Parts: sequence; structure tokens; C-alpha cells
Amino acid sequence: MPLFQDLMEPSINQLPYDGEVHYWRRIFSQGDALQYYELLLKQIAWKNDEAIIFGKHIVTKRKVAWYADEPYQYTYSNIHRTALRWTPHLLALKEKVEAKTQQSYNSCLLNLYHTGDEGMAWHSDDERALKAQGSIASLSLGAVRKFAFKHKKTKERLVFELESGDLIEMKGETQSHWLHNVPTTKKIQMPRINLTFRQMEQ
Ligand SMILES: O=C(O)CCC(=O)C(=O)O
Ligand SMILES: [Fe+2]
Repeated sequence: MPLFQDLMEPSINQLPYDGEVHYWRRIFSQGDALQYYELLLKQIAWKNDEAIIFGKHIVTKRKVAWYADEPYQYTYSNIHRTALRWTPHLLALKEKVEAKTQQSYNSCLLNLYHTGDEGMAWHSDDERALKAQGSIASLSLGAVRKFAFKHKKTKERLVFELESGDLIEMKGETQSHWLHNVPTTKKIQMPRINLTFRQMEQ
């Protein structure tokens, strides 16, 4: 029998106003989530992220990778990037996520946080290359980490504790009105992988 929570969660908008966030807990068994986590740790072409900020070359501790339908070219923070083609495992994950959100995605940015020392600062995913008001689906594997939203004007905050296998979708006006971050923490020593499936404008 489906649990009440399973039925309710995805349909509820987690944001109080100015956007839409949907949350599915544990879309995989813990065994499958662990298997995907281990596969991705090994198979993804992880690289430190780079940026040129005020003429200074910055290299992040967090690692990233970018996969897509096409070898898209993309520039942010003055660094040029080219997407790699989907691997079979990434395609399987994409299909699973698409079945939940009922959306389709043509690219995925992956983040690898080795420990709680690594996080992501407040930002919105509002780059011009992304479809306006499109869906961004974020899948977590590995260590539990906080994922927070802060409204740009009211400063209202919401915090989620994302567990291995959790899926969170942002869409509609979310990126125009809310920032999100992954705060650092001294409590976590294990890696976390995050996959953000995105809709690039083509
Ligand atoms: O790691 C996360 O959960 C968030 C990643 C993120 O916000 C991004 O890649 O834009
Ligand atoms: Fe983001």
C-alpha cells in the first residue's frame, strides 16, 4: 500500500510563494543509491571547477562534471567548458528523474563534495543558456547535506536535509526570487554527489 507521504510529497509546493519546489524522498533503495554513488565516483570525469574573478584564477575544492545530449559549449566565470556525452548510467538516472518530474532534460551538471568542508555559496541558476522558468532536478547521492533557500527580498529561509536518493525539483519563478546554497559543515567527513539535470536553451 503506498504511504500517505509518498502520495503527498511531490504534489506539495515546498515554497511558500514566488516559485515552485517539489521534493521526492529516496527514489532508490539504499542499495541502488549506494551502487550509483560508487559507480559515479569512479566513472565521472571529475575536475576541479575554475573561475577567473577580478583577474585571479580560482580553483575550487569541489569537483564538477558536465554531460549533455550534444557537446554544448558554455562559458561562465570566464572559463570555457564543453559538455561530454551521456554515459549509460547517467542516462538511466536521467530517465528515472524524468519519470518523477514528468519533464525532460538535455544536460546534467554534477558536483562532488569530498567532505563537509566543501559547499556551494548562495546563488540562483539563472544563466541565460538555461530555459527560462525551466525545471532543474537535483538528485543527491552519498552523505546527507543541508540544502537551503533564501528569498532575495523577504530573506525568508527554508532548509532541507537531503539524503542519498532524494530528488528536489525547482521550477517556475524559483530562480528569479530565491537563492539556494549547500552550507559547509564540520560534522560530515563523507563525500556527496549531486546531479542537477537541466534544460538548456538550444
Ligand atoms: O549540491 C547541490 O545540492 C546543489 C548544486 C547546485 O545548486 C548547482 O549545481 O547549481
Ligand atoms: Fe544551483
